[in-house]
Amino acid sequence: MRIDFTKMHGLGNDFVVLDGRTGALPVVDAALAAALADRHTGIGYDQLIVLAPSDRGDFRMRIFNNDGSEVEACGNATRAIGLLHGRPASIETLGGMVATTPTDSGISVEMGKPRFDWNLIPLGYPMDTHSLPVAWEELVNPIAVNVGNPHVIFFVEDPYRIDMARLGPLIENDPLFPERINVNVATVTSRDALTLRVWERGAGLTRACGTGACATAIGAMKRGLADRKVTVALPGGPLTIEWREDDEIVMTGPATESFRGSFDAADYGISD
Ligand SMILES: N[C@@H](CCC[C@H](N)C(=O)O)C(=O)O
Repeated sequence: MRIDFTKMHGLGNDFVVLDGRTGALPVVDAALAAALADRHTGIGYDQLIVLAPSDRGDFRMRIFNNDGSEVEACGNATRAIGLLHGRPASIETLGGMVATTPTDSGISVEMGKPRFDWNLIPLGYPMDTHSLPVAWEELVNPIAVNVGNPHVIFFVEDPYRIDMARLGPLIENDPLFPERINVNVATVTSRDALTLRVWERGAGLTRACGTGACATAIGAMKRGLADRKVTVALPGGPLTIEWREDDEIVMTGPATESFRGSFDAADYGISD
């Protein structure tokens, strides 16, 4: 059996999409997600996206990191799926309902509302999430927010001077974060512009992280450092993030289809 896929990316954060909205797909589990993710022996991606029918929205989107873990949200992939769908869509995810709309400036996504309670991030124990009393070397007093998935944000002088390859995994796997965490380091360059690098939970350093951009923008706004609409510059390019008065986070930016292909299910241990 051959399985069709679409390779896509949002600002260089890349995905393979398996579209089960109308036809049946094989069971996708952590082992298959990790095997397909291998850039040498599989297809390669930061995240695997599996689309399925939904009772609550137009369809359901499952998200797997390249280490095989299934997670709640992915901003860049949501824009990519918005592009694939070609018209407005309401999408069920583990992190809640999200809504995509094609616009002149890219795909716009209503990502949901931010959560700041320590148990909703989640943290391992009660703590002030506005300024966690913790430090990993020069990374100190982060703000934590859940935007469908968990993020911790450090405001620093220059994100490009932080050794993310070393500090990222230390923080991601710290026992303070029972479900691990996405690690953001950012600079506020003006009230409407931020610079950001992200060590993603389960995927490592990526060129862009949409939920990271949302979480960091919200963190800067919550601390009074930024206005309610900002541009977030990631290594792969910029995203626009707005925190509307009704508490909804709206992310707008590009998405691209790279190519389509298929793989032989038997090569990954899937029998007909
Ligand atoms: N690349 C994504 C986030 C993907 C999930 C994340 N690594 C997690 O484990 O929560 C984005 O664009 O938001």
